[in-house]
Amino acid sequence: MNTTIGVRSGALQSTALGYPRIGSRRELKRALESHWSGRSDAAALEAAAAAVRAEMLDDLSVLGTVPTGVFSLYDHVLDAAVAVGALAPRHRRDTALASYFAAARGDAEAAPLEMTKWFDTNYHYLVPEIGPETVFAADPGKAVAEFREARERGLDARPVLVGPVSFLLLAKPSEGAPEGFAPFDRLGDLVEVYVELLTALGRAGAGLVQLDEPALCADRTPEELAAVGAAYRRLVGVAEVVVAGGYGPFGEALPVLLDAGVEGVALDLVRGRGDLEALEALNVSRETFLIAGVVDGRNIWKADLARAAADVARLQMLSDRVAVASSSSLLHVPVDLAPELDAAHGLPEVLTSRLAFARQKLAEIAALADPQGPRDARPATPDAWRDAAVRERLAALGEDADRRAPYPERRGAQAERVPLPPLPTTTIGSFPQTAELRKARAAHRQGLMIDADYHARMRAEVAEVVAAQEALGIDVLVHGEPERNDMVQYFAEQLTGFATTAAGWVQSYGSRCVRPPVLFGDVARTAPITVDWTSYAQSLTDKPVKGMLTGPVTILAWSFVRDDQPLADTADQVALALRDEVADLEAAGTAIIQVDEPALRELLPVRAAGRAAYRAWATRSFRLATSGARPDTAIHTHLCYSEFGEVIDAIAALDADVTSIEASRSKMEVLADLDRARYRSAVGPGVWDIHSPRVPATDEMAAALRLAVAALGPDRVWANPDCGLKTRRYEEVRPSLVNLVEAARTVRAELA
Ligand code: MET
Ligand SMILES: [Zn+2]
Repeated sequence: MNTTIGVRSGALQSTALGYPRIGSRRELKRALESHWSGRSDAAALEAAAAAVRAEMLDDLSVLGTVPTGVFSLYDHVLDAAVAVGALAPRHRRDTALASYFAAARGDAEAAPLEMTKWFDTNYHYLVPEIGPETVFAADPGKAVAEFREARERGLDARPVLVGPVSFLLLAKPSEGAPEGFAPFDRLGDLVEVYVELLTALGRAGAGLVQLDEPALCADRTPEELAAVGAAYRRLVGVAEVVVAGGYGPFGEALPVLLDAGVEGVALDLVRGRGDLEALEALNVSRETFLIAGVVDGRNIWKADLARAAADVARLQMLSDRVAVASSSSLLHVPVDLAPELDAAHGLPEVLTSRLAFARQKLAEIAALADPQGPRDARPATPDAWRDAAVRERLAALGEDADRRAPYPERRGAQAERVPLPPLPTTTIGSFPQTAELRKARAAHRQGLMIDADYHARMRAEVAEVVAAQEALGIDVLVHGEPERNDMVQYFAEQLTGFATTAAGWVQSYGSRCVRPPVLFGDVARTAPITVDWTSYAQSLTDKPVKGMLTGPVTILAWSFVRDDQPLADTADQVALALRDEVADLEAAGTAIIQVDEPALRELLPVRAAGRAAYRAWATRSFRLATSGARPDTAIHTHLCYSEFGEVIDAIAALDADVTSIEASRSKMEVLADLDRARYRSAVGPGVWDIHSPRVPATDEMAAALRLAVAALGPDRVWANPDCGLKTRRYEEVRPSLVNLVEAARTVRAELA
């Protein structure tokens, strides 16, 4: 039984692993936010969701087989938790919908599930909580209903579920779970629930079912792989299962899956091309269903159809059942390029002619599956996008261009230039972005406010923020970043080689979407970017004002980056632009410059094999950006979003003078880790969790500072929040900063 409905054996098939689900005009975002604010009921939300699903199916219908179940009201991992009945008891409410949103967003009674980054992407998923006591129960409702929606339109449909292995590996132990318990221990139980889910889908008429196992694109232990084999041997007895990875090669998991007897595998042939050779070396049956992920689901460049077709042909040498597809779900790219083509506001044709968003990628897949379809190789990068000066400058840099004077020397010089008390207080950069500020920025963007008025408005804001910090008694001030819409986009708008889209929205989590800039060519700075703002703030106070830049790794992580050269080369170009900005800030008298790298962890390769190379280029680019600074200029950096374990060495290698880092949730444990990584400079452990509206008490922050002093000694600790304040309101920020300054003074007094 190896043929699916409507598919001739041997003919090339076409499909995608998943699709954007927020709506081409972010309709779902609006519907969700209106529902959450109580302006619309559940029926209105469901109607909007149905319209988004209909649009998804319209788009997907150009494919031979459409994936179903890939819509989500908030997050696909939460959907999987619902499908296996694993909602935490604290999130159970009167209706399924209320329970779902309680888990996603929290409410008066319960905190939401934790949210964390999905592999090496900027998508955030909700972390299921699984304990020995969790009772699993199959709830195939959503999967079956969405499958039926597609079938009712006469489409060949393949239901998609997060697979049991990844579900458990992405989960964390529930609150009361005993020491040593891992959610993965429950695989045997969970597989029985998947048997029920697959059975229900089979009864509804499903043939092939896609189980997403992205966790198999990460390194797995032999024990884990043995458990994977056992789980899949059980599942293939109930349904035709095709396992999808999507985030790199399956590697050693590939033979395990095939030996277990899965019907097929979906290979990421963009980031995981190694699987192609691996497969050729294995003796696969010609009946094995091979999904060739040759169209990049993670980036927005047009596919090289010649190269993609060649890879597909290699798979056709191995099997009679091959489908052309995206390398991962298309969730990570915007829906449609059309809004960018508008001549008045859009991107230049030379750029758009090289881009493909989700809809355009579906057309590429369909074209590749058509034997008569186009097979164009990708055109070379236009010469106009190359900047000879930047390339020459980089080529001329010596091996030690990224070195500064030794830290002890810098430390002395900096203390002399800017004397500070022990436990100096500071903030991370942004101050609250009030409604008036946003309005002014929007009016300016739309041409309704002239430059001069806009600048005056922003300067007034800077003056207020400086005055507020002086009144609070903060030691190192910031200008507050009122002029920045977003910490990456702001720089992208002023550097060559970048373009910003009109409507290239991508879901980051739930209803939140981001619009990543496009880094298409060589990067250079044409004029100072931040100097005027920082200098103006400094002119208003005798206290030192920190300059505020976004680092090269973060700029890359939150953009769509050219894929015609290694990321390392692109990072170095961004670094040089920042290096010039550092020099100009310094020339204008700035003594402290912060270069934020909150995304340092995010780009870390999923598999250990690629990590050393990543750490090397990531830290080199940061150091290139900062090493031009004089020894008496203090370079600060800032990291947030926890889980620094894997990048602790890289943090030390940044060689910053001060690192502010999220630490409150990990109870300051990160400080001991830093010490072990031989980090010797100063740390500003975030003592106020700004992701919560709670005002932290003085005592609580003082206790955190005492822990930090105990771990690092009194001379190496700064007092600061754990991130920027732009999402908070002044009502919370003022009292919290009062307490922060008070906490620092209290602990300072104890040191004397
Ligand atoms: C996500 S990190 C944010 C750092 C930035 N300087 C800010 O305060 O907003
Ligand atoms: Zn931050």
